[in-house]
Amino acid sequence: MNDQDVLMEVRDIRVVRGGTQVLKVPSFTLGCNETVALIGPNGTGKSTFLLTLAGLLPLASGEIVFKQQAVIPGYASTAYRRRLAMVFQDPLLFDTTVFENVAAGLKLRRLPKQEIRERVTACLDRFRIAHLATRSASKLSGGEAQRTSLARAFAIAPEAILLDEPFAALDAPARQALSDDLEQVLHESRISAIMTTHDQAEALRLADRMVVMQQGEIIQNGTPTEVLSAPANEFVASFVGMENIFSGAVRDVGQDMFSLAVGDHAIQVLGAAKRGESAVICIHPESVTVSLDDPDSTSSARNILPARVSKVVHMGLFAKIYLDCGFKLVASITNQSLERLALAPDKRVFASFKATSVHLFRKG
Ligand SMILES: Nc1ncnc2c1ncn2[C@@H]1O[C@H](COP(=O)(O)OP(=O)(O)OP(=O)(O)O)[C@@H](O)[C@H]1O
Repeated sequence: MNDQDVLMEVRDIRVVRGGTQVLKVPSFTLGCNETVALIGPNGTGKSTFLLTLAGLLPLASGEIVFKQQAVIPGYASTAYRRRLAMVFQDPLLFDTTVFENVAAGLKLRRLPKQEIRERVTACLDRFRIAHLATRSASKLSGGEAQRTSLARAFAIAPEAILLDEPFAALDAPARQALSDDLEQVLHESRISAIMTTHDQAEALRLADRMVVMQQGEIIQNGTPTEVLSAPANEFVASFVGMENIFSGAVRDVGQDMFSLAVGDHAIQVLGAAKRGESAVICIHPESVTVSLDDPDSTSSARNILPARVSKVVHMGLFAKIYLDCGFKLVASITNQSLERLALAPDKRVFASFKATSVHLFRKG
């Protein structure tokens, strides 16, 4: 990333809360017009990270640089904080009308009345709440309240917006509708954003980059596709919903392949390893093919395992097939394939996947 493309940069920061170090980030950058999703389990430091970037928590060490100027440490000035907007899971609205809530930040900045009216009207439209302008904020549904909170944040035209689980309190339809609208507004406004979320589907849809946190540290930082297809370790893999994670001992070693003992099978893996050491692998359910006949002669897959269907779970547009191959293997298949193969519990099938579809984490 060029210097001009970097909006915010973190250098070696540590944050202490209640006498304990809860955040340690050697480096992190937020690009201009970029949306980053911070994901990770509860208590891992996501909110602490956002509050720190917003200048609302002190640093124990390190610095934060905004547009090539060190803004923290030293004094995280009101002027710095006003360049950013923060949205919380709980909308925290003032007990006044929707219009007044959205206008609040603009009035604080003493903008001319006409400009306030125009900006508020535009933001109410963007978040589809123009019809609620005169409604008391105390009489809004959860979804309407969060729309008001987002409209208020965007109204000040911040240079970056920090969103802490903005949809967590909403039911599925409200969540879906609001995240669709937020995606559109982020795209149009080109405002950089960092959003914490537990929902990896949301992160996938909204974010250019996914940052995975564990115990106060960043353990993976990449595009959503990178994180999902090549998780940095077992923790990330299971956090992003990878179900096929296996460990075993390395058996036969070839030039650029080896086999790993999993159950009674020798799984062919692309990569280097030493005979006898242990290794952990994962296989995407989408990479596992299910067939009724042994695909030996017709398939390029190195791994072909006889299996018994133990469970079929319908997931809407696709289905998850739980297979017993001596160990549990999950395949994800389309509804058309499910129908064509007439899969049901106890049916005998073959599961196959290529050695190149096996992701190797570590050895040792
Ligand atoms: N006010 C506080 N005083 C002391 N420790 C705190 C405070 N707030 C949070 N912590 C601790 O800091 C750590 C990180 O918490 P934080 O809320 O940042 O995590 P999180 O990833 O946002 O969690 P969640 O997903 O549950 O919101 C936790 O160990 C938490 O107990």
